[in-house]
Amino acid sequence: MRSKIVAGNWKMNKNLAETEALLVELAAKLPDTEAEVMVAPTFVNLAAAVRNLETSRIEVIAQNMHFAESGAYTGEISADMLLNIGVDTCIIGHSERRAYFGETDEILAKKVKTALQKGIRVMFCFGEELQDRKSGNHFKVVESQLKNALFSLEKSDWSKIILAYEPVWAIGTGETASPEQAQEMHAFIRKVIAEAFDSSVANNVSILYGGSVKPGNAEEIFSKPDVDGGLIGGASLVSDDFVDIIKAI
Ligand SMILES: O=C(CO)COP(=O)(O)O
Repeated sequence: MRSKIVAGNWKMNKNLAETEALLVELAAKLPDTEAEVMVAPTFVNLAAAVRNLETSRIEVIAQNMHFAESGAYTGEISADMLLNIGVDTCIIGHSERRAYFGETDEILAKKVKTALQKGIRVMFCFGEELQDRKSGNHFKVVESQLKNALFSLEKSDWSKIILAYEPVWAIGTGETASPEQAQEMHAFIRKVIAEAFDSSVANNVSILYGGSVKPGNAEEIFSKPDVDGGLIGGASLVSDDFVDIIKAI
């Protein structure tokens, strides 16, 4: 059975004091849920976040990592550095990394490979841009993003993969994919994975939706059969909103 997951991607927000304050609030307000709950603070606050959540079931995850083991990559963070501070899940392929930092499918495939070799669970993000949806190419774009980064994996690797479908036009825009659009794409993703691997791989991978998920729309989106949770940006920065979204799963 695949897990339900609600993850907060804090992006480049919250200094150390704010990070600690938000974590204290979240840990105190965390509702009883079977879902895995994750937060991704910025790199400089990751170690402090891990320490803060030592006694909580909220998991601290990273927003990015480099594909190289170590070396002359100024400004970068390795898989081993994450593992060393107790972080063993990492977001890879967020659309902001693709758009602003030149991360191509080829680079992302290398990052996924390194993460899995190191035993890091990957939350792989992908999704079409507005023009792709307008021109009816959204399925093709999503399929090629998955294929380029993930289809050379072994079947056994998939137990360490979480997918996050984040249509770029819905990120931070207030415009959410409708629950039907999310379900349609998630079902398509499962079909494509079943064809490339098998139905057990497809049925066991958690597929999260991301893009303007809020307390007011979470329940309807999460009610769809192929939507296994959410990757939340803006609304994860406010404890009451994030907690309400967790309650909706
Ligand atoms: O990019 C996202 C999560 O990774 C979604 O961001 P918003 O929830 O702010 O639209």
